This record gives sequence, structure tokens and C-alpha cells, in this order.
Amino acid sequence: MPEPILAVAGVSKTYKGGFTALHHVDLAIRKGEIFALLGPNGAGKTTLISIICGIVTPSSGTITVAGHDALGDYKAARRRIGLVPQELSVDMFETVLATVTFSRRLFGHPANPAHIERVLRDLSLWDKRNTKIMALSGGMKRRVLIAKALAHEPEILFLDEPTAGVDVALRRDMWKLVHGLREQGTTIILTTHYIEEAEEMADRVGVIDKGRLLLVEEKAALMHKLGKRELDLTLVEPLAAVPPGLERWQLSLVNDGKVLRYVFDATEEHTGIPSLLRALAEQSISFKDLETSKSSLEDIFVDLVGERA
Ligand SMILES: Nc1ncnc2c1ncn2[C@@H]1O[C@H](COP(=O)(O)OP(=O)(O)OP(=O)(O)O)[C@@H](O)[C@H]1O
Repeated sequence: MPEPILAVAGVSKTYKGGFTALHHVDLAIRKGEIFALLGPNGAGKTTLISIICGIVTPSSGTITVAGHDALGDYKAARRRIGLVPQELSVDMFETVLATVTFSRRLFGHPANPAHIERVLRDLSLWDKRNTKIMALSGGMKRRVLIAKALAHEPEILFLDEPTAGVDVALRRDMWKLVHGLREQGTTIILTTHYIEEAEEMADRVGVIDKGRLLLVEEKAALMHKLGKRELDLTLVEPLAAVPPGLERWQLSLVNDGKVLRYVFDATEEHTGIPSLLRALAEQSISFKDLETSKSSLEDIFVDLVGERA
């Protein structure tokens, strides 16, 4: 792997009260990728991002951003990063243009009106540049946060739960926007609880829970590796229990015994379906419909964090 644009090594965080929010996290982010950090509430996602962005001090570990030590050479590292926070943090009485222009100045960059215009146009905010933030819709305010984060031309953009509480249309717009940014060469790291979001957007997915990074995988490989499939057979006659003699297959009854469900590993060469169907025929169990479904990243995620009963 080429030199990562962001390297997190052995990062732990114990807050003052004694709570350990991160346990020895190692993570290397490739230039130009979209990386989704997926985890339930309280998993440690915001803590990790805040440490990388220099807002929270780690208890141990190192962070390197584009070759700069984020702890020792904080300013140089921070300049490479744009952070879109979860919560609205803008001056409601300022105009869009003034707010975004000011964000660039904060990083000590010389003015670049052409860049600011490009950012605002990309985010469909140019027509609103002279509007006060308070007069914008919720979706537009979110876009302003992104514009602010991009004002100083960062190489890495962090999006902390970019679509929490936004409607479906805006969520899709956000996804499009993120893909557009990646095409322009920005590395994107987003945190989310929405599996759908990781599935839709990410090249790689990291799953974090209780402060531990459980795995980091290519999204496609993750889904392939852990992908289970379900075969649902809608029975002609409902069953009260899975009949004896079928223990070889992982079967269960759902929908009041009307559906016999077979869970199998889609990556196995032999799925066991033909032999199951033969065994059912031998027992005169007939079905009127048959349907297979692929498990989603959501099933995988729930399996991983062990919330499934
Ligand atoms: N300043 C703090 N002092 C003590 N504990 C904290 C502090 N900030 C966060 N925590 C705790 O650390 C854990 C991780 O919190 P964090 O905000 O990083 O989680 P998260 O994965 O971003 O969650 P969410 O999805 O809900 O935003 C939580 O248990 C939280 O209560």
C-alpha cells in the first residue's frame, strides 16, 4: 500500500472521569478513498475524529496526516483536514459568502474568491451567497457546513454523520455530492450509523464498537466474505415445527410456520439447495413460492456487534 494520507497508530482515549472511549485503534486511510466508519451510538466515532482533528487529546498513540505529526505539528496537519461537524456551528446572522470566506481565512490561506465560488456553485449555494444563514432551509445549512469545511482546500474531508435527520432526497443529494468530491481527489471519511449509507458510498468500511475497531475491509469483500443468503419457501401447508430428518440444513420457520427459511453461505461452492429440495419432496412437503435474498451490510453489522438475539 502506498504511504497512507492518514495513519492512526495505537490511539487510546480515557476521558477524565475514567471512561475509556477508544482502545488502541490502528487505521490507515488511502489517498482518494471514501472510508465509512460505522458504529452504534457511543461507539467512539466522534472521539476518534475529534482526536484526528486535534480537538481532543489522545491518552496514547500517534496520528500522521499527509506526513505531518498531528500532535507535534498540529497546525500543518489540521490545514490538510476539513471537518463537517454533526451539529450546526455557524453564525446565523452572517451571509453564506461571508461565513465561508471567513472559514478560509481562519487557516491563514490567502483569499481565493474563485475557489470559494467553485465550492458554493458545487453545493448549489451560489444563488444564496448573499442570504443570511438563518433564512436557509435545514438542508442548505448542512451544505454551508460542507462549504465551510472545503473553503481552505483540505485534502481530507471528515463528515460526522452527514445525513443524520435529513430526508431521503437530501440524503441522496449528499451522497452524490460526496462522490463528486472524491472525483476531484478529496479523501473522504464519514461516520454513520446508517448501514445504507456505508453500503451506498464507501470503498472501505471500518466497524467500531465500544471503542474497538472490529474490522476494516473493502466494502465488496466484506459483503462477499460475510454474505449469507436466505432462501424462503412459502409452504402449501403451514408447519408447526421443522420436521425431523432435515438437521443438515440450517432451517427455521417464520411467519406462523407458513415459510420455511434456509440460511446458507452464498460463497460456498455447494449451497445445499438441490439436496434440500429433494429432501422436502421425499417428505411430501410442498411449497408454492420460493425466494432468495442477500443479507445486507446491516445483517453483517448486527451480527458483528452481537445485537442479534
Ligand atoms: N468528554 C467526555 N467525557 C467523558 N466521556 C465522554 C466524553 N465524550 C464522549 N464520551 C463517551 O465516550 C463514548 C464514545 O462517544 P462518541 O461521541 O465518540 O461516540 P459516537 O460513536 O460518536 O456516538 P454517536 O453515534 O452517538 O455520536 C461514549 O460512551 C461517550 O459517553
